[in-house]
Amino acid sequence: MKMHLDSARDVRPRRRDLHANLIEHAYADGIALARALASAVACDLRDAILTRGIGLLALSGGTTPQRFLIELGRQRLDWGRVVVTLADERWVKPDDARSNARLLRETLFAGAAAAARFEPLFEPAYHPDAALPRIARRIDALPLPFDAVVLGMGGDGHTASLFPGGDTLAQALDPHGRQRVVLLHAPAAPEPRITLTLPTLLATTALYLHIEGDAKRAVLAKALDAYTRNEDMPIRAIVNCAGEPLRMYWCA
Ligand SMILES: O=C(O)[C@H](O)[C@@H](O)[C@H](O)[C@H](O)COP(=O)(O)O
Repeated sequence: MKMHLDSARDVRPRRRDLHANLIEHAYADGIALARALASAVACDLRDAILTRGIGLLALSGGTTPQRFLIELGRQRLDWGRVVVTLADERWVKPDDARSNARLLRETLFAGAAAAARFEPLFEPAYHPDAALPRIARRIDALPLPFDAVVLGMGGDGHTASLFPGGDTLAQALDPHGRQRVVLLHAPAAPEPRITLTLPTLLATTALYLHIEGDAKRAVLAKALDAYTRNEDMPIRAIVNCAGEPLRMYWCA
């Protein structure tokens, strides 16, 4: 029985107000949240390494996770037995300021966690279409399920790069879809995106959502409203289709 001891500063008990399939862990501030989430994910990875010899992790990019990724990199575990990939990637070069791979390189992989194997969602190619089959082959070879997936959420209710209006969103949200990764273009995404699909993101032992601020919590509440459709706010599909309750880590 895995016990994740939340930080002593977990100011409120775990709540299910937003949705029966979502357990909310609220923290006083971003650093308490980052440390608690890093501790929980590290616990998942240690358990996995003990039980199956490998820890398989998918992480999100953006601005919110920076502190969490630094704290995760400080966790003591056998990083040489961990494989990390991304929930999604912007189609930019790995040294571009918008690259999620660069974010992980500058935070998570800045110390001992550099021993982990990283499977990027970017490969050099003139067009992402040309690179997608090579990327898909690498992601298809990962020994799912993940041991932890950590998602973020945008102000429009997207998660990973499952954006409203995405040209391949229907394919990516198909719970019975066979593709683990798709190329997606969307009006709100400044560049083409490579994203894991819904069934792939849900193929995990532990599923986390890391959001910060009242505004994001209000967006999530709207997404979980009965009259919202999955394609309008894709985070809804994650909460509704997850087999295990989604563990939401949040601070005001
Ligand atoms: O590549 C990305 O941008 C992320 O994977 C994306 O899904 C992110 O989680 C949300 O866009 C929230 O981003 P912020 O944390 O910057 O608000």
